[in-house]
Amino acid sequence: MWRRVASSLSPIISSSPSSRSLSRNQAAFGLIIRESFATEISKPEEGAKSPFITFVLGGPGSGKGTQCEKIVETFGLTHLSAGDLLRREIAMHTKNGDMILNLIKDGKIVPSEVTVKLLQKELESSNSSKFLIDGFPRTEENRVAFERIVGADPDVVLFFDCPEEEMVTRVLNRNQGRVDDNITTMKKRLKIFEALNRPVIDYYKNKGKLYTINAVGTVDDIFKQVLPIFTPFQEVYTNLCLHFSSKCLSFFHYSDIRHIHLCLT
Ligand SMILES: Nc1ncnc2c1ncn2[C@@H]1O[C@H](COP(=O)(O)OP(=O)(O)O)[C@@H](O)[C@H]1O
Ligand SMILES: Nc1ccn([C@H]2C[C@H](O)[C@@H](COP(=O)(O)OP(=O)(O)O)O2)c(=O)n1
Repeated sequence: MWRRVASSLSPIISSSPSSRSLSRNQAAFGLIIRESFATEISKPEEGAKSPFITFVLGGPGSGKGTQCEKIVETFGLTHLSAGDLLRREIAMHTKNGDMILNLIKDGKIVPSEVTVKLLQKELESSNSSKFLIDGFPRTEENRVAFERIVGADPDVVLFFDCPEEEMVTRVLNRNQGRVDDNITTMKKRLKIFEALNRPVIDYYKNKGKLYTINAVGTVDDIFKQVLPIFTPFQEVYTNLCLHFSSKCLSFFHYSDIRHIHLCLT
């Protein structure tokens, strides 16, 4: 099971020659490192880190995929779209392909076991440690199955809140040849979304993990609301760089521990 544990970079700091005579700034640097990594996620049984997970919720056409692209560009998270994984099963004619196609055509939700296993495979085969899981969980059943099978909780849950009229307009103009982008299926999808996704939204709201974004406006305006949600996860590293600006040759990337080590020595 994945679970959060406290961890720190103290072994790196103490093995560094310069750490024996820590200046004030360096001491502060150490503190920041410890604070930032106190919430680092790891898989204690194997000593490996467990991932930083963001779930992306919102009705069909609310702009989830569009905003995910921008989040990936800016923050380097790995994008996993539940819908894309299901469509890939259809395209590859796997044993579940036909069943998935029929459910999607009818605006229905694919059994959680199927979707979660696809996500699990991607999570486990990826080298990344930070994921953006788009279009999931769509139901309480999805959510519970993910917890049971993958054994992880999201760190952040984004909800793109969009009026139905706007979602219909966008989906009918999406023009990607999808079997579910037609008015008949769209009406069914909206009903299912309202009935089954709302409890998921409420669940994460009560857990204090939900970030509701007004999904009406230009793509850039909407991204302006998304940006500050992820920035704190990077800020720690910006602080590190400020403290060590004279020693850092370049700006290091979020979670690049090796680079931090280089800066220290
Ligand atoms: N802010 C926006 N305003 C207008 N159209 C948008 C906006 N964001 C996305 N779109 C368009 O709406 C359609 C649905 O967006 P998409 O990102 O695919 O939504 P979702 O992944 O939630 O179904 C796409 O054609 C996309 O280009
Ligand atoms: N968690 C999920 C995600 C998608 N599906 C199915 C049912 C959805 O209507 C389709 C398409 O999902 P997708 O997220 O690509 O759709 P939108 O981007 O919201 O328009 O896939 C599912 O059954 N379970």
